[in-house]
Amino acid sequence: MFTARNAGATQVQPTTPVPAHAIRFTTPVMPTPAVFLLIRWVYRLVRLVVLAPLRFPVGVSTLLGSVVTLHYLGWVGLALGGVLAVSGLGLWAWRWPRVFHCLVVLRVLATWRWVWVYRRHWQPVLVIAGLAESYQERHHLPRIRAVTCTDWADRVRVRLVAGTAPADLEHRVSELAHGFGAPSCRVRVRGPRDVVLEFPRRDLLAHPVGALPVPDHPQDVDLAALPVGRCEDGQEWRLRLHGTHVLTVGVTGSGKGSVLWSAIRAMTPAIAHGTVRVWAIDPKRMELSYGRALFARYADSAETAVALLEAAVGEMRQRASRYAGHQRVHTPTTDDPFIVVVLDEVAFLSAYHPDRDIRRRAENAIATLTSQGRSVGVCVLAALQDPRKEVMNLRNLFPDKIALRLDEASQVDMVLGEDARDRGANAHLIDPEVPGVGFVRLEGSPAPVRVRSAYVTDDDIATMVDGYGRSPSSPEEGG
Ligand SMILES: Nc1ncnc2c1ncn2[C@@H]1O[C@H](COP(=O)(O)OP(=O)(O)OP(=O)(O)O)[C@@H](O)[C@H]1O
Repeated sequence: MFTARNAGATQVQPTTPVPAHAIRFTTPVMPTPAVFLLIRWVYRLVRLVVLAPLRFPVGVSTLLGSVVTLHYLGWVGLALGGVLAVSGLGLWAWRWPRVFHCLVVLRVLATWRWVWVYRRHWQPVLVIAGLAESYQERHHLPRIRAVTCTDWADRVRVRLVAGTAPADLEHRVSELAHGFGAPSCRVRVRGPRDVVLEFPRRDLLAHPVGALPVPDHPQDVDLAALPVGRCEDGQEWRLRLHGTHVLTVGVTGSGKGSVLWSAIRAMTPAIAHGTVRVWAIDPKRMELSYGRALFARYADSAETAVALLEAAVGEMRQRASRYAGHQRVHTPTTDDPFIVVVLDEVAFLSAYHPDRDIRRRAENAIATLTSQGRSVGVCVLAALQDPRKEVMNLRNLFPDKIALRLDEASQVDMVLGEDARDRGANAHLIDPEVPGVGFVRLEGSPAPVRVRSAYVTDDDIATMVDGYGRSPSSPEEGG
């Protein structure tokens, strides 16, 4: 025993505690016979060949056509065919550019992006992002079903691993966006285990959007869908005012004024016609005073602002008692116009004003208007810098909210609702160089959408006042 080479190496003191091990069962690892691997490869090859004409009809028919031409007409015939095909495509692109763009350019781009970006990086990005699921010592990844391209984004349709949820992807949108070199990523759910990841290729909101055209006639003003800017996909951003209340939140310089002015601009013919009346409250005396002639009422001090709000409550109550039992929906007319109370920096009245009585009266009036004004044609369109509860405890009375650039990540969910940040609404990361950019939830979609409000300049406001404002001699309502 003492002559053994490793004597003592395994000696254990009798008093050393022996660690308790639970019995662990592991799946035995057995090498797969080569014949099975071969059968699998052959099966994959056959499947690729059989499905290729369905998956890549254009590519396969071009290849077949080239082979047949080469066989019967030789190299000269093939070159001639190539020249003819390219000329045909050129003619198509010149004559019908939009159709060519959709049917050829975007499809070729989608194939390229599928192979070069998503297929190539799919596994490493998803594994590192923590989206690979392990089961019986094997990795399972969501599978790419298709890649399509629009003018501004790639859409990757994905089949989820059974037992996972779209929320797993929603919590990793940052990792996915950086992983695939996109500025952002959004998750849209199509059905069970069927989701689409949207990766913008370029930012359509990088440049300011000029003031949008004023509608020609009052009848063209759709109070349920006022054009106020552009969405990230290039579509018009339309804002509902009739039947709701809207709160725009953003730090100073984030562009709240452009949201207010774009909404007012979209209503100007109806304002001139008298079917819409704007009652403006402008504590800073800088934002709205320039367009004063467009407003039926205007207030710029705390006392007059509270009086204006209480007058709106009075009008609302009077309408409610007139409508009771006769009418359930408000239709704007010159006798019963749609009243929009535009309230810049609402916290000035509800939180910052030193007079407690003013704060209490303002809060009561705003709460009454936002909770009861909807159905009688009174809307509050307010702007706010700080969404925290201690500053604005009425924010939940506004059904529609717009989050422009915010100070802190936690404020995103305060404004847009609980899961907004997880769904990619990174309002706290908006570049200060792009004022007017923000996130909204559009009707019918839980996913927040990135938007940019149109920028209404002082000259635009002056033109609106000249064309649609009250003449200087006509007094303000109640003034
Ligand atoms: N939609 C927009 N597009 C481009 N530039 C904009 C837009 N909105 C605002 N700006 C620019 O940003 C500046 C600040 O905008 P604005 O005064 O509307 O911000 P705000 O959020 O109302 O700030 P504050 O709370 O201090 O009044 C404007 O002077 C203008 O130059």
